[in-house]
Amino acid sequence: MKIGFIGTGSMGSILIDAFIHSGALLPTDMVISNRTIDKAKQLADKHTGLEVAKSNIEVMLKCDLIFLCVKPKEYKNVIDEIRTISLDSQIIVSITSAVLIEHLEEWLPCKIAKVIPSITNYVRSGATLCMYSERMLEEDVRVIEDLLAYISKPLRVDEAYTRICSDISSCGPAFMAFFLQKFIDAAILKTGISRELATELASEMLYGTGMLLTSGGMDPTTLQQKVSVPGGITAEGLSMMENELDGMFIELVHTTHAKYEEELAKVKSLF
Ligand SMILES: NC(=O)C1=CN([C@@H]2O[C@H](COP(=O)(O)OP(=O)(O)OC[C@H]3O[C@@H](n4cnc5c(N)ncnc54)[C@H](OP(=O)(O)O)[C@@H]3O)[C@@H](O)[C@H]2O)C=CC1
Ligand SMILES: O=C(O)[C@@H]1CCC=N1
Repeated sequence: MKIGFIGTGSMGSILIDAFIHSGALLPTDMVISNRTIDKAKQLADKHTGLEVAKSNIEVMLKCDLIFLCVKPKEYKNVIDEIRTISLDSQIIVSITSAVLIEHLEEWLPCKIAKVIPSITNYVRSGATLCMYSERMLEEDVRVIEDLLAYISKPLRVDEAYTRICSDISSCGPAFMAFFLQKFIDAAILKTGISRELATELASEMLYGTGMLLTSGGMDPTTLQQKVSVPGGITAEGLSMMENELDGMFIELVHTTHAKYEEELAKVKSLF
C-alpha cells in the first residue's frame, strides 16, 4: 500500500519522521508533496527513497491512503485540485480538527478518516484521536490504527468532542511546556539556579509524572495527595495555585473553542 502526504510542514514532517523511525513504514512506501517543494525535498534528502511528487495530483494518482496535512484555510485549494481524480477506493486521512467529516464526504468520493495527531507522536508517545466516516470499512480502520499504533495510542473519539480532546492531547504539550517555562524562569529569577539545571530537572520531572499517570497507576488527584505531606510545602503551593488559577482553565477552553468555531465558519465559507 502506498501512503501519500499532502503538506510536509510541522505535523506532516513529524508524522513522516515518526513512521520511518518507528519502522511502521519505509521511505519507499511514501510519496509526498508540499506547496513549497524544497521543504519536501529536504525530507527526502534525510530519508533515502522517499519520493517527492511534483503535484498533489501525482500523490493522489500514486497512493491508496493519503494524509492531508495542511491548515484549514488551505483545504479549499487542495480539494479543488484533487477532487476530480479522487477515487472512492482511496482513504483520505485529514489531521485538521476544524474540517468536519461530513464536509469532506461532500467534497470527495473517498473514504474519510479524521485523525488528530500530537507532537508527542514524534517520540512515539501520546494519543492520536480517531474518527471515521461511515464509508470506512472495518479493514480500512484496522489499517489506519495498526499504522498509528507504531507512534501513538490510537483512541476513538466522538467528533463532537474533537476540540476538547485535541486541546488536551495536541495543544496540551504546548500548554504544559508554557507552564514549565514559567516555572523555570521564576526559579532562575528568584534563586539564581542555572537555566540548564532547572530545565533538566523540570523535563525529567514531567517525564516521570507522565509515567506515573500512564503506567504508574495514579490519577492526578492521587498523585497530588501522595506528594502533599499534610501541612507541608507542596500543600502550601497547591493552595496558592488553587486561588491564583481559579477560572483560568475554563477561560482556556472558551478561548480554544471560540477559535475553533471561527475556523469552522471560515472553512465553510470557502466552499
Ligand atoms: N502542529 C501540531 O502540533 C498539530 C497540527 N495539527 C493540524 O495539522 C494541520 C497542519 O498544521 P502544521 O503542520 O502545524 O502547519 P504547517 O503550516 O507547518 O504546515 C502546513 C503545510 O501545508 C503546506 N501546504 C499549504 N497549502 C498547500 C497546498 N495547496 N498543497 C500542498 N501543500 C500545501 C504548506 O506548505 P508551505 O511550505 O508552502 O507553507 C506547509 O508545509 C493543521 O490543520 C493543524 O491543526 C493537528 C495536530 C497537531
Ligand atoms: O494550534 C493548532 O491550531 C493545532 C491544533 C492542535 C495543535 N495544533
